[in-house]
Amino acid sequence: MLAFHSVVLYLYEKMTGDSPVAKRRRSDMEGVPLLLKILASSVPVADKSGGLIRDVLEKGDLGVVKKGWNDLQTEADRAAQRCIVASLSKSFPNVTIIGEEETDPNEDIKPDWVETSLDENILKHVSNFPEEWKDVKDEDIVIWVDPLDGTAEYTQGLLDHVTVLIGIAVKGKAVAGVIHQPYYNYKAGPGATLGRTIWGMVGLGAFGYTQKQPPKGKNIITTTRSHSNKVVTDSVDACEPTEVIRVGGAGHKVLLLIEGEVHAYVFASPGCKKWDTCAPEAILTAIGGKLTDIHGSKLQYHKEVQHKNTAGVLATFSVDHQWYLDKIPQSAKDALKP
Ligand SMILES: Nc1ncnc2c1ncn2[C@@H]1O[C@H](COP(=O)(O)O)[C@@H](O)[C@H]1OP(=O)(O)O
Ligand SMILES: [Mg+2]
Ligand SMILES: [Mg+2]
Ligand SMILES: [Mg+2]
Repeated sequence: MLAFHSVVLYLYEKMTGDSPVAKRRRSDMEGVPLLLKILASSVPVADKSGGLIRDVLEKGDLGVVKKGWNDLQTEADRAAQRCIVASLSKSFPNVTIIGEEETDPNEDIKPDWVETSLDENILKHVSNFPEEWKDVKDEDIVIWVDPLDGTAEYTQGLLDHVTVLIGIAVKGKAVAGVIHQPYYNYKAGPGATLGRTIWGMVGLGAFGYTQKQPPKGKNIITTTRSHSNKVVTDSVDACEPTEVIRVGGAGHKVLLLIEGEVHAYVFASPGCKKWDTCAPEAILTAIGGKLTDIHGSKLQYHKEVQHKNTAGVLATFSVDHQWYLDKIPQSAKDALKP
């Protein structure tokens, strides 16, 4: 009898593209703010794309394409982008989604790459959801997707530098985001459970990590390891670091900030794009940190904005952001205009 019932449900779903269960879930969703649904959807989507990134490396054929000078794309970047864009556009067809990689919008996506589930723990925040975002509409939102941040490091086996970034901007401001780290814990050896997901929203806070203050009496600065030049290093040096940590990925460097490993992330270069900074900025802002350009101006994330962060990136948490802005040399500020 149960088997017959399951077959009927299966056939119903096949014929209508829907199911009574899915319908019931959607009616339960009435009254849940759109932004919370997007966030609750982005977490399982980021987790799934992290699995695809691990699969590509395990199979060993990275399919590297050179997009430009010092700028690579792999099959993992492409697969993760397809998964994220197909999944979020299925669940939120009227929201603008801008991803780093150019993939064919008409290509067939494997059905099991389309993830439409919602994270129940995130949905619970309907009870303390910030008033400010309750009436946000499809047209107010842009989702910025970096399917694999830290591609250079991925190809070199520096796997904990890799993150998946899904940033949600509202009326041009970074408001919510997900940073998934697919190889978190990989140094624990074979059999260790890999991956973790950090998410946050301005007005709600950030979750999925342990917040720490950076050590007192030091000034540890993180910056690029694979996209450096003289302006980048001069700007780091001008901030009087006691130690410099050169690692890959904008997402990874913001994780170092929020976990108290570093005091500031200084990158006086136009290399980072909106998809690199949107999710990290939202999470950092949600806990009281700051991410600006090197002039101290806020970054913009509306859909017509130029993709490059032409005036660089400065991010801090629990230190005086202005102190670092004042230290950045005038020559760097002259070279990097908004
Ligand atoms: N010159 C550049 N060309 C292309 N991407 C860059 C450049 N500089 C930075 N990025 C992007 O910003 C991220 C942070 O920079 P870095 O790792 O050098 O600190 C990089 O991982 C890369 O993102 P992605 O790996 O997604 O292409
Ligand atoms: Mg790239
Ligand atoms: Mg990136
Ligand atoms: Mg990328």
